[in-house]
Amino acid sequence: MLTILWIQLKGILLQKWTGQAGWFGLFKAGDKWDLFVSSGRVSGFSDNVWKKILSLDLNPYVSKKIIGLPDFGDDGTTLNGLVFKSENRVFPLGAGKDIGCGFRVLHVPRNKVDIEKIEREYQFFAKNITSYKPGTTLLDEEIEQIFYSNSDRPSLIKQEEVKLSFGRIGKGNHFIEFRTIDIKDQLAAKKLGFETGDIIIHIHSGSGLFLEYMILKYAALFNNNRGYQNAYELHFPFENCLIQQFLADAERCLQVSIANRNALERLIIEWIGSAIRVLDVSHDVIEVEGTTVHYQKAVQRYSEYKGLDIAIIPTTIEEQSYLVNRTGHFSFVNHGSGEGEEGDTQNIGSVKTNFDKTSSRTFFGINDSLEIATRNAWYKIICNLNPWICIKNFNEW
Ligand SMILES: Nc1nc2c(ncn2[C@@H]2O[C@H](COP(=O)(O)O)[C@@H](O)[C@H]2O)c(=O)[nH]1
Ligand SMILES: [Mn+2]
Repeated sequence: MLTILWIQLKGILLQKWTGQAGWFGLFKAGDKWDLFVSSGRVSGFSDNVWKKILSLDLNPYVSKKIIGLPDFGDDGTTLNGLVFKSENRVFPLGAGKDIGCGFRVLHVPRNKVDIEKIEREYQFFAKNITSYKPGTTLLDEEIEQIFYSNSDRPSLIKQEEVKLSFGRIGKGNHFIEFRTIDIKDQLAAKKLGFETGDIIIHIHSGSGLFLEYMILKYAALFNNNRGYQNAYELHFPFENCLIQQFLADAERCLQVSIANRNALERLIIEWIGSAIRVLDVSHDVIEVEGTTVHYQKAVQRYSEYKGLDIAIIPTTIEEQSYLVNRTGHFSFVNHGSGEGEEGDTQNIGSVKTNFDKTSSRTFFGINDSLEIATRNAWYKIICNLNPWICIKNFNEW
């Protein structure tokens, strides 16, 4: 039964696709999906991606308008670039396991940058923020505040473990990058106070390994040996007691992530002297509004800064990133152009890094994303961000 429906859905999607002119398009399936993906990406969808699309499409609790952004792809459990909402039902893995993970962007005007100092000291700084920092940047009262200011529901989070991942970047995709600005839209850049030669610092950091484990612990509790492989098959009534506790902990993950980016920002400013915060946005989000639950998995929203709605689109270590300005009514932005933990080893080119082992991840080119965004008038590029220094955590965890 499921197989027939799945083939049918695939058929509908492909039919919609062939109805479109050009090599990119907007797919619609069963009235629910707006999938902004290039044909190249669609033809590469694995059976697992189709199964995940199908299970959301058929689920009566999932409301209309499921959005798939241009960086839509499978992260192994969930779908990146996905926005959806459910009514009276909660999908504990709807936003993945690193809830709260997000980007923070800082700006340093060129007359405030000591390039030589940064180049001289970044290795030392990298060592500091990739090693254990048990509690050095977080007081017990601050943890209490994060944990219990929004809910007094019990928690699976162990406070001592949170301290261990505080003031540091986690493994995997997380990074702190220093990039130089190359202006593309003079007017917008002027509004932001950006000039060529200024520096952008891009922090990508999540809730930390222990909180990711905690979300997986909930998933195991909910899964209860039923052996679900597809995260979207796992869903429970909104009023379920454990689900309510999970939602409180998901909110705590969000707060811990933001607080950790605050700590990293403080550490950077202590090191280089000054930096101006431009944006902070979480891209793995569960948000509750009454009994409606909103999920964003690897999806950004714009952030207001000096009268403009802006977002940053990263690509890879050695390629340009982009700071963009919203021009249309569409509220979401892809969070990057990469997916997956496998693939060819990336060349880090001339970028200064704290590691000699390169990451091995598959990254899709940014061109599809830019083309689809341009055609749909979603945003305009304010400036290219040129690679300079990339700090990653290749330690144990
Ligand atoms: N500029 C860099 N971009 C990177 C790097 N590693 C990954 N990425 C991009 O960021 C997003 C975010 O990843 P996620 O873990 O939140 O899914 C990813 O899609 C890539 O486009 C990097 O080292 N530098
Ligand atoms: Mn992330």
